[in-house]
Amino acid sequence: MHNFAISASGLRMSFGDRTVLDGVDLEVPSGTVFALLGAEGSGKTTVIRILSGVTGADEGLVRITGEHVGRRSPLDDSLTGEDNLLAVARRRGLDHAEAARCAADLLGRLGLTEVSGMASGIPVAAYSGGMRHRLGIATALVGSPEVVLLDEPTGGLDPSGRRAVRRVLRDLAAEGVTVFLTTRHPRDAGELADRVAVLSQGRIVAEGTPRELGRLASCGHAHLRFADAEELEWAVRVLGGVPGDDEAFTLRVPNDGSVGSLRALLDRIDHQLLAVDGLSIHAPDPDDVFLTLTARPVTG
Ligand SMILES: Nc1ncnc2c1ncn2[C@@H]1O[C@H](COP(=O)(O)OP(=O)(O)OP(=O)(O)O)[C@@H](O)[C@H]1O
Repeated sequence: MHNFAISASGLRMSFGDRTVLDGVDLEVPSGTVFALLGAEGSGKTTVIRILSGVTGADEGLVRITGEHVGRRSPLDDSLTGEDNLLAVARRRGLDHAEAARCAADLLGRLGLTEVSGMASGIPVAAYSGGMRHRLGIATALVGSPEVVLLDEPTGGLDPSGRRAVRRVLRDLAAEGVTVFLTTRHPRDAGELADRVAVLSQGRIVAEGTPRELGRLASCGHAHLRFADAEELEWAVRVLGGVPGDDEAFTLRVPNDGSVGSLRALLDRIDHQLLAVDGLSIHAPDPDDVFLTLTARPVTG
């Protein structure tokens, strides 16, 4: 039998006439890193707020097993990073020695030791966005919670910050802590989490390990290159897909690489007299998986 640290069933939430959550069920096994993946505005923060008890759902049940639930605390800009963590530790009942040990450990884990020491430290007001973000994560971990809820832990971080956060999350899971995080980046979900649930149109449309979701989506993409913006614009209209965010007039069109789907794509290119400068077929990557899964009609 599974041991779930977090179970939620039938969560519903509306703001005015906008239904954001339309029956969300979640089961998060203990000691795992679990990612809730969804597009902007899909309701991820709303789920975190419900799980952490900040907001009540209109309907549904939440059960969290685990003595403590850690989530980010607001930062005091006038204090150093270390003092912020000591303040959170005091509020969570740690004695002076435990608090000092905990603050030093968390600053080290999140790569903030240099800037946060009390003597040489700078106030949080002078932190960069990424440093604030990392300190925010550290506040969630004060007091060794058994369950940690993190909203967009890798949002706005540079590669070294992301690496630090990834390492911290893996260490927590190895220590038996359950981590529930949200992200809008399929790649992050695949790299950070043991299991991923995809939130779309108020429902969980898929759930599983990153590998299982890849198999479920069974997708890939064709990468097309065009000579100029005009040709690309026409291609987007007649083929669909997502243009590249570079200057190279590229387009990514879902394609599973089978002979049939390739033939259909080439026929369409021919039929629309599109001048294609380059074409390559790619195995599924996390973005393909996400786009395919969220394009599925919601049933049930
Ligand atoms: N208190 C509120 N009042 C009204 N609408 C709200 C409120 N909170 C959230 N919403 C709306 O609910 C929807 C989901 O918001 P939410 O912040 O949960 O999404 P999200 O997936 O976390 O988005 P993002 O990735 O952009 O942070 C949005 O349309 C948002 O405008």
